[in-house]
Amino acid sequence: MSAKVNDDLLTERRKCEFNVEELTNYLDGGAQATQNRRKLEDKVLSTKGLFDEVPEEYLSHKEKYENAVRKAVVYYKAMKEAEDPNQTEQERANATYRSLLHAAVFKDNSPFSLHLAMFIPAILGQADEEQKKYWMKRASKMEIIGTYAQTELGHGTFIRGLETTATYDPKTEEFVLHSPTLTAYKWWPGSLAHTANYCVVMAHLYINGKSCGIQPFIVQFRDEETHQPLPGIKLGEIGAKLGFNTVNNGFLGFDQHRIPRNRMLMKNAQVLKDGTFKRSPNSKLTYGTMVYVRVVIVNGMANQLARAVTIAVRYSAVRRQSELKPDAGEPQILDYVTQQHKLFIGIASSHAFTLTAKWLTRMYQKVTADLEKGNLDELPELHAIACCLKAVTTTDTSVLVERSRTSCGGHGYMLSSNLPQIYGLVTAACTYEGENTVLMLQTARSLVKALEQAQSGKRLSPTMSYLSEKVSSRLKWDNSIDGIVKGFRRVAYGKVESAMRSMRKYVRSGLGPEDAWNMSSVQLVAASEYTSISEADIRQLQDTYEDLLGKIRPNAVGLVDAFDFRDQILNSTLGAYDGRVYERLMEEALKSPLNAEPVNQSFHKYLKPFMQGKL
Ligand SMILES: CC(C)(COP(=O)(O)OP(=O)(O)OC[C@H]1O[C@@H](n2cnc3c(N)ncnc32)[C@H](O)[C@@H]1OP(=O)(O)O)[C@@H](O)C(=O)NCCC(=O)NCCSC(=O)CCCC(=O)O
Ligand SMILES: Cc1cc2nc3c(=O)[nH]c(=O)nc-3n(C[C@H](O)[C@H](O)[C@H](O)COP(=O)(O)OP(=O)(O)OC[C@H]3O[C@@H](n4cnc5c(N)ncnc54)[C@H](O)[C@@H]3O)c2cc1C
Repeated sequence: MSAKVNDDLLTERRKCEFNVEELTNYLDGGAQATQNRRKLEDKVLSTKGLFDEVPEEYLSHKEKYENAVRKAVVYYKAMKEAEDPNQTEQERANATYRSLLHAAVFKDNSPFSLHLAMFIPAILGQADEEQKKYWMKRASKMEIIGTYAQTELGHGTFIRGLETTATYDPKTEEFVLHSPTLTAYKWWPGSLAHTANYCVVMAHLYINGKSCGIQPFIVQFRDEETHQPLPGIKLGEIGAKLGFNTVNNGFLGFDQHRIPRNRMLMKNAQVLKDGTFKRSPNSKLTYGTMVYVRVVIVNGMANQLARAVTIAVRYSAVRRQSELKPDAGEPQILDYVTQQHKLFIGIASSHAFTLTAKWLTRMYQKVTADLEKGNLDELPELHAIACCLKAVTTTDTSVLVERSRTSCGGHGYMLSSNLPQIYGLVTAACTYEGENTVLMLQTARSLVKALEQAQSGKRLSPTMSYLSEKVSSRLKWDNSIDGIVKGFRRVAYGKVESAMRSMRKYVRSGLGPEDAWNMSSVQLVAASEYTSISEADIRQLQDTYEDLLGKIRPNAVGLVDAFDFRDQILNSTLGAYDGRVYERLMEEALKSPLNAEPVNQSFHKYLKPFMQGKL
């Protein structure tokens, strides 16, 4: 087949009104950063053994895992070898995050992902200096592979309800880890089943029969040579899922499993040899790993959304269907304004999430630097904002990725389009690292508090200050950016105030504050989203919106080209740069194992006797 680029895509690229490379540079953080990223991609993607012979989707559950481990090892080594010693760690991390290189290797996700995403951050955030030195030396070289084991069969959201116990035995200076019930089994941690040999376990600490809260412990659960589970350890894999099937999520139970005292991560709280417990300056510091991951997720969503809209926009420029005007031929489906409406929001949201992620990362860095100096003042605000942005970006990304998928019609349903797998990845993020409704209610809790403070005349932090602005109830709509922001503030204020009024009404009618909170929680969740404005205002905005869609239309392909994803990273029959959609669909269809023989054995075994009445 010829490598010619599809004519419609060529025309689109000619029509583009802006410099695509400039936007790419902007997204990377400068022209040099773009070069660094491309150099990294060239090196890594030319590694032998990194890709599948048979498309992943045709493998069995077990083969998928084994193949993913094989690739994870090759990929890890390739990334190490591609490291440029002249670059800072931050520059390297930027190039890796932006390129989504791992997506070229795993259509699903890596069985090592939890080691990098949570095990190492948990050590960095929860270990004291001595522990950090010891464990990071081993973990950073992957001499040991770890995961983060918090969720249990019975409890994910309610961390204080975790049942795994760690009981200190001062005689032997050991903790005894135990799962007293079936529901106490750790359930979900990625890499846990057959990949990792260590994990950070969140367990309920008891000293002399007294509860000392949930604490982190580093636990070896497999032998380093034989990989056999250690005595007192019961573990396995939790089974097939909507996505994440190569992540190796597992279960883990303890039967009076003993670990030395220095295996409790003691940056915040400490247990001394004689069993003296030294409290953390703030019990929520134990939840720090989750705050970090929530911050990271926002950027991850921006990238996955960019990937999905790149596929859908390129496909929509190539695909022609129906008629707009009689006898004018079939238009590109991208010419339908409804299609533009489905997809351009995805492009815009990806940019918005990228900028938001940068802002949130800066806030995270500032607050963690303050924490190191013992200043905890801004921790509650960071928590509230990270919860809100994790929840909003994952919810929106799931909706917009699914919309990108359905906007490709039947072909979007094919696994070879990669859109179903991207959806599987992003919808998981609505649940992991804090279920979204629960996280929004955390934000709502701090909004309600802030409004109460505003109403009693206290000054609020800049992110909440709109709650103390004097706003007239009839806002005159104004379509400027400033006007739109004011409009959102007005609506957000109105929602928080109305949710609070409703809570007060329930309290006056005799409900306790917790029940009043529960009764008002639908409104409270809405208050934490900031998402909608009134119907009348929307009507005023509609004209401007349709006008903007028309302005974006000639630049749509340029805008997604600027994300600069290689074909291997898109991993899709519908999204490749050259737009050879139909050729690729056929090439991939022919890889189906069912096409290896003209007649399948089931014909002779079942169909023929059935059709001939002999079965
Ligand atoms: C829902 C909450 C936040 C509730 O916690 P709680 O102890 O019941 O607290 P509460 O009584 O509601 O509130 C007490 C107070 O603590 C605050 N707080 C709660 N969390 C934090 C924090 N991280 N930083 C700073 N402050 C925090 C709350 O806002 C409350 O503050 P307030 O009393 O209002 O001043 C918490 O339990 C939680 O975070 N649950 C979600 C569980 C979760 O995220 N699990 C993640 C498991 S790992 C994973 O999923 C990895 C996947 C990765 C992958 O596969 O890639
Ligand atoms: C793909 C994937 C990977 C994961 N990886 C890991 C991992 O590596 N390590 C790990 O420890 N865990 C992991 N998890 C577990 C994950 O963190 C939990 O599933 C998550 O925190 C949600 O908890 P839950 O499953 O108990 O849901 P539940 O809390 O039982 O939620 C069920 C419903 O109850 C509602 N609900 C619960 N509490 C409240 C409340 N207070 N107010 C209002 N509504 C409420 C929720 O909104 C939801 O609708 C993973 C999960 C997934 C899906």
